[in-house]
Amino acid sequence: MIEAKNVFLRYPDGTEALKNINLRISPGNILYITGASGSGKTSLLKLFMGIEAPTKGTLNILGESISQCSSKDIQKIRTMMGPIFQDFRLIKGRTALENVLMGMRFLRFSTRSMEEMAHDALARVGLNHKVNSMVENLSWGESQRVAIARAVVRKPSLILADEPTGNLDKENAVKMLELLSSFSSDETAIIITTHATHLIEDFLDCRHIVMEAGNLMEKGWVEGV
Ligand SMILES: Nc1ncnc2c1ncn2[C@@H]1O[C@H](COP(=O)(O)OP(=O)(O)OP(=O)(O)O)[C@@H](O)[C@H]1O
Repeated sequence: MIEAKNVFLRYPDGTEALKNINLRISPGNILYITGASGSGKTSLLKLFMGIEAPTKGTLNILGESISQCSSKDIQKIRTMMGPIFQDFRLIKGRTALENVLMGMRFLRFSTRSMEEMAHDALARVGLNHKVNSMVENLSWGESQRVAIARAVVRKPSLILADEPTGNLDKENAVKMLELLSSFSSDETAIIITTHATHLIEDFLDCRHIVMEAGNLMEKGWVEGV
């Protein structure tokens, strides 16, 4: 699903954000990426989303080699991804339902099927009572859940969540990680960056990697019994 070999990312100003990254992510993996601020977590996600390309090394994502593929191929890969950004990127002046439908604009289903799928996704994140609310009237947590519904509605192969626990207290952070993990399947990998290292120790059957100054260290699996 994702294979990175000796990958480096250097930004135009010379910042070496990622150094010699080697990583393989398979379908079904739930991968937590932790690390201090500035250690390279978001940069790694940007590589996986095709927003940045490696300056050195090879990166294959969902069957495409990122350095060699065209912008059309990148678009195709993105249709198989469900990104959840730190700032949610919801469209103001639109309802929760309309925002979720925007996550499906590449799909070729009938309007009715897409509306049903969007309603299901909003129900799955506990927002069936807010379907027709304007997103600017939603709380921070509700907005986050709309962003999750928009990401998962098209059943992506890869779900990528950048700091979903950011503003949450411990109880709600755990609930958020449980909600995201609930979208795991044999065909779907989930990648989550978080500062909440102490919380993920309670999550079983997931992988944990730590970023440190652009270097990646695999901490291994937290396995269930
Ligand atoms: N567009 C950019 N241009 C130059 N440097 C950048 C750019 N984006 C990030 N950086 C730098 O790359 C390094 C890694 O940043 P990144 O955002 O990946 O860290 P992070 O671990 O996600 O941090 P945080 O937890 O604070 O979000 C930092 O030194 C950051 O300043």
